[in-house]
This record gives sequence, structure tokens and C-alpha cells, in this order.
Amino acid sequence: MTKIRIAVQKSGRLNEDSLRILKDCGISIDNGKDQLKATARNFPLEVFYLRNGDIPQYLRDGVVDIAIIGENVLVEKGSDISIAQKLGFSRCRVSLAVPKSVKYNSIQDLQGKRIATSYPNTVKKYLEEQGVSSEMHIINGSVEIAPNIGLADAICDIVSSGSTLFKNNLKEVEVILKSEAVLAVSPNISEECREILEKLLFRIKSVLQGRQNKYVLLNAPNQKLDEIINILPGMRSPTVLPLAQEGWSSVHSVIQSNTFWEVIDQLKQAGAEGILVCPIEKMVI
Ligand SMILES: Nc1ncnc2c1ncn2[C@@H]1O[C@H](COP(=O)(O)OP(=O)(O)OP(=O)(O)O)[C@@H](O)[C@H]1O
Ligand SMILES: O=P(O)(O)OC[C@H]1O[C@H](OP(=O)(O)OP(=O)(O)O)[C@H](O)[C@@H]1O
Ligand SMILES: [Mg+2]
Repeated sequence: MTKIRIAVQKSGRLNEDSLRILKDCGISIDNGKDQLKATARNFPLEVFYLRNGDIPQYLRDGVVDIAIIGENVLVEKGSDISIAQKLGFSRCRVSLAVPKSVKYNSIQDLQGKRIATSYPNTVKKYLEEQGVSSEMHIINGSVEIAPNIGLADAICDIVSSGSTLFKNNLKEVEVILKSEAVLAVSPNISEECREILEKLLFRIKSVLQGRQNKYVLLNAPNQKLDEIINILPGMRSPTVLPLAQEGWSSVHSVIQSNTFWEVIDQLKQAGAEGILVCPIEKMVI
């Protein structure tokens, strides 16, 4: 039986969330410690544990069919590789930063300067578009230290909370790109694997929809129902059921996690009581 081969980061920032999303899709993987390959028990899938930075080449060579990878790595090394789905975790940006003490007005200030980075292609392309040329110093880790040891005038690296920049006395001056984990697809994927990919994508989308929404139940006096229903659109429209106590109803609906607190405030003001909020495991639209 054909199995789809998926690359997952062996260890690092993407590993845990990548395995969690597969698990939330109902896929059980037997994980031995230090295993490089594992087979799913209940889905035609094999997991290859690889380094994030090596994955574009493995996709290109057809060693794996799909991969969970940082979008920033695809921009750097795999612009020929397509993205089937953004996955909503490991959000970060790739930014240029300079020492806090340096006056920075515009990207032109980097003309002829030395930039330390692990993302030379991304930086070069960005600078070229702005008509700026700089000298690249390729470093694989601890890039933020480079200006402090006199190795570079600026750096380009991943920024998330900004605390690494802060600790190294640097300031972010240009955001080159925003990134998150994505499901990437080999240009050489077979027809059979594409069918398995469609099944996997259906599950992933249901999981992501579930994560982005909450199930809400509340009680409301009947004369307030119209107002409350207007606040709560629901998947089609809210469910309204009579309570045992006359003149009251129970309203059930789905609301987006990112607007959640504002909606709850509006519901309370409109007269809703006993509001319960539950996570949604999967949501099929
Ligand atoms: N601080 C961060 N916050 C959020 N996401 C991040 C952060 N640092 C890295 N990432 C994302 O996670 C990916 C993996 O980062 P990580 O540092 O674990 O591995 P790596 O050193 O880039 O790769 P490799 O697996 O090749 O060693 C990055 O490509 C990026 O997409
Ligand atoms: O803005 P922050 O929240 O501080 O995150 C940014 C830092 O996180 C990543 O490093 P990581 O911790 O993955 O270490 P690494 O250099 O060993 O990959 C990245 O390379 C930055 O250094
Ligand atoms: Mg890192």
C-alpha cells in the first residue's frame, strides 16, 4: 500500500507542534527515542525526522512527498516548492536589525555595510529590490552576537518576541517577511500520494478551524433573543432551545477565538447569562 512520506523537524522549534497537529488529525505515530523514521498506525503515512534547513532539498529530490517547515526556510531555499496549507504556529518574522546606538533612517543606510545572517538569499533579494548592495557574512547560529564582536554592522535573523535583539542591544529596523509553519509539497509528488494528501488536508483544515473557533452556550430571556442572535452569527445560524423555565431560552453558537472577548462583553450587555465556552476539537464546514 502506498504511504505518503512527511518530513518533520527532528528537534527544535517546530517538532512538538508538528507532531501535535498530526495527532489532532487522529494519526497515531509510534515514536521511539532517536528514531529517524516512524510509521503511522492508522493512516498511510511515514514520518521522516529531518533538519528544517535540509527539508527543501529532500522535497525537491522526492525523498519525501510533503513536509512541515518554516515558511522562511522555503523563501530562502525553496521558492520552487509549493505550500498546501499554512498551519498557524511558529509565527515569526525575518528582520534586519542594527545596534541601538546607530542612527537609522532608511534601507539606504545599509549600502556597502556588512550584514551577518543565516538567510543570505532572502536578504540579497530584499536589498536588490531596494537598490542597495551590502556584504553578506553567512553565520549559522547566534547571529545577533555579530555586531557586538565587530563582525558585522547589521544582522538579519528571525525575530519573535524581540528579546534576543534586546539582550544584544540591537533594534529591528526592517521586516523582510512574516513566517509561520506550513505544509509544503514536493514538486515530484505522485498521483497516489496526492490523493492521500487531500485526505490529510481535509483533516488538517478541520483541526485548524476547530482551533480558530469556540463553542458558546448561554441563557437569555426571550425578549432579548433577537439582539443576542445578531451578535452571534454561528456556522449557519445559532441554535435556540427553550429552557424549562418559561420565558427563557438556551442559545448555542460558534464564535471565532480572536474576537471572543469582545463578543462575550457584547453578549453580557445584551442580557446573556450563564455563558459557557467550550473548545472545538474539529470543525467540518
Ligand atoms: N523564536 C522563534 N519564534 C517562533 N518561531 C521561530 C523562532 N525561531 C525559529 N522559528 C521558526 O521555527 C523554525 C525552526 O527553528 P529552529 O531554531 O528550531 O531550527 P533551525 O536551527 O532553523 O533548523 P534545523 O532543524 O535545520 O536545525 C524556523 O525556521 C522558523 O520558521
Ligand atoms: O525574538 P525572540 O523571541 O528572542 O526569538 C528570536 C530568536 O529565536 C531563534 O533562535 P533559537 O532560540 O531558535 O536559537 P538557535 O539560534 O539556536 O536556533 C532566532 O534565531 C532568534 O535568535
Ligand atoms: Mg533557531
